Amino acid sequence: MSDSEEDSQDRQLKIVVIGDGACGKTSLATQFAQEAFGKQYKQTIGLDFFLKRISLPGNMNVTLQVWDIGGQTLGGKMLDKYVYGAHGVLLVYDITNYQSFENLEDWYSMVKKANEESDVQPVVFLLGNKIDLEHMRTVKADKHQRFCQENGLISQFVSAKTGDSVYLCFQRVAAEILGVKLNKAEMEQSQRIVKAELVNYPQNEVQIRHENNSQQSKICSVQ
Ligand SMILES: Nc1nc2c(ncn2[C@@H]2O[C@H](COP(=O)(O)OP(=O)(O)OP(=O)(O)O)[C@@H](O)[C@H]2O)c(=O)[nH]1
Repeated sequence: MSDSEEDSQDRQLKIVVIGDGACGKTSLATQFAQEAFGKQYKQTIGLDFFLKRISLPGNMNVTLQVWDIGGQTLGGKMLDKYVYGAHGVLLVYDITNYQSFENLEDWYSMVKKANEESDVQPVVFLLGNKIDLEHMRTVKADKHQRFCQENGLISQFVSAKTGDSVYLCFQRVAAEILGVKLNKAEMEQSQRIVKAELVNYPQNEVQIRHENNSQQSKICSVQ
């Protein structure tokens, strides 16, 4: 960052979110900026923008300018222009879709190419999204870790649906860019606990269910 930017308290950072179509980029951006999640898939044509102000340790306020780039732009003429000058890149795949992991190579090559001429290289995070669907995982965690190690990326698993670690990953990327250290307590606070749905049957309904069950067992004994 330039000296004048470093001097001001409220900074703006350009964070670009890329990856295959339907891996959850728009969902991550809306979960972060609006704390909302939509089940309906609506393809992003071109790109969308989101702005959100966050705080980092030491009373530092940062505005994140999130560029949500449509998955269909890979191979298109505009993509390297969108990515150029980004302070941070979130490279996203869907842990239940192996193809979206395989295509990371292409996405990452494009990031490197787009910033070839730039003095400052962006901080790149690898995000494995949809961890609420752990039972449907097709990309093993060790493959994810290997990709991070081989390319010097920072790793994070998230769920745009439950919000698990979404705020944390944007906060981590901003902290990393600005050279701010987040301690364990700050990271845990941002992780946000996933809420379980509790089904609370009324007391008499439990009794009816119990009676129904005992009737069934009587029928069974007759047979
Ligand atoms: N279960 C689950 N579904 C998710 C999650 N994130 C996104 N989805 C769903 O996946 C679908 C695609 O999500 P989007 O956020 O539109 O995907 P995208 O990467 O922006 O797609 P493009 O606009 O085509 O680039 C939608 O139906 C979302 O509801 C997640 O963490 N968990």
